[in-house]
Amino acid sequence: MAKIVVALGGNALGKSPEEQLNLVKHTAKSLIGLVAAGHKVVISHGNGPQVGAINLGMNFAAEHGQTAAFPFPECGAMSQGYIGYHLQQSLHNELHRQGIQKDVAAVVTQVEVDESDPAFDHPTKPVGSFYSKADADKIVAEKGYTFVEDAGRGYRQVVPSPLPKSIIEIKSINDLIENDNLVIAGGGGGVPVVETADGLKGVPAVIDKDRSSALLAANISADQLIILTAVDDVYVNYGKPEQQALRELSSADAQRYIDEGQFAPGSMLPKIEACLGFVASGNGRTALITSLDHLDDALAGKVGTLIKA
Ligand SMILES: Nc1ncnc2c1ncn2[C@@H]1O[C@H](COP(=O)(O)OP(=O)(O)O)[C@@H](O)[C@H]1O
Ligand SMILES: NC(=O)OP(=O)(O)O
Repeated sequence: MAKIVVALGGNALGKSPEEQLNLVKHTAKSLIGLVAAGHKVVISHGNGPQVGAINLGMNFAAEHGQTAAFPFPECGAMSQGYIGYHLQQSLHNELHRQGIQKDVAAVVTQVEVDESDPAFDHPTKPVGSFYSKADADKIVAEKGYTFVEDAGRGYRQVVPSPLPKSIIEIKSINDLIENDNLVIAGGGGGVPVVETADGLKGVPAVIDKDRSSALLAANISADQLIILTAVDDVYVNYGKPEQQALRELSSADAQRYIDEGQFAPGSMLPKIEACLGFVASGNGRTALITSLDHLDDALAGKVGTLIKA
């Protein structure tokens, strides 16, 4: 029996509630397959597209006098509730279908970051939809947001992405896991908070969920970190005719590829860095990167990139 943290990518969760629910329902089958095989599974997820959409909607309503302004950390918390709800429901239904008695709990999670993290001055985390260059330029002129090109998929708004320092609700998360619950935690990388004289306070940023998931996995002494995204494998020369899937990746080779710039910042690079941090944090720990719909094949060793120390 292994303890496994499975992180679901925000971009891999589709573009609408309907699409997301269908994708989550499908993935729930593989996740409950892991539970049925006797593994302890903890689930985390991204929120880039979702928190961007929520923020856009809330800003629009506020600009039109329909609601009060909703700050960015509150939008992050809403994204945890929205995605956590789909996961909770799909996992509950799949457990029921497979005749497994287990409760599912999604924990709204705060993650502490450093107020003086240099990331606050250099936004890098893509959120929201993908835009053409012309549309992105128009929004930049109107709103002053920062946009970047995201891994050949179009232009996206970027927000600061400070490093996660500690998970505030880690004790509750651990208690729930030890009491045999199926736990969803660290959604969207966690709502970023800083410690102030008055206690914790939310800050406008999006923590990379791969980095938070690696921290969560290390904190709960997990054996494996599985990152589910939109690609079956990690590639060298990604997107070029000569691209090649990496089926097994040592830390040394991964570092060499990082130095060559093989992994795009803001997408594949943080995943690789999070995996390297996790496999280095304890003996025998491994990480696996594959797509949301190929988890079973990846566990059978047919696809996916397995990362070892
Ligand atoms: N070397 C690479 N190998 C595979 N995918 C890559 C690589 N470099 C960049 N990517 C891109 O990274 C994406 C995964 O990152 P992202 O979309 O941010 O993930 P998430 O699913 O967590 O939201 C892939 O779908 C792909 O478009
Ligand atoms: N918070 C976060 O890392 O989200 P994505 O998985 O959507 O990038």
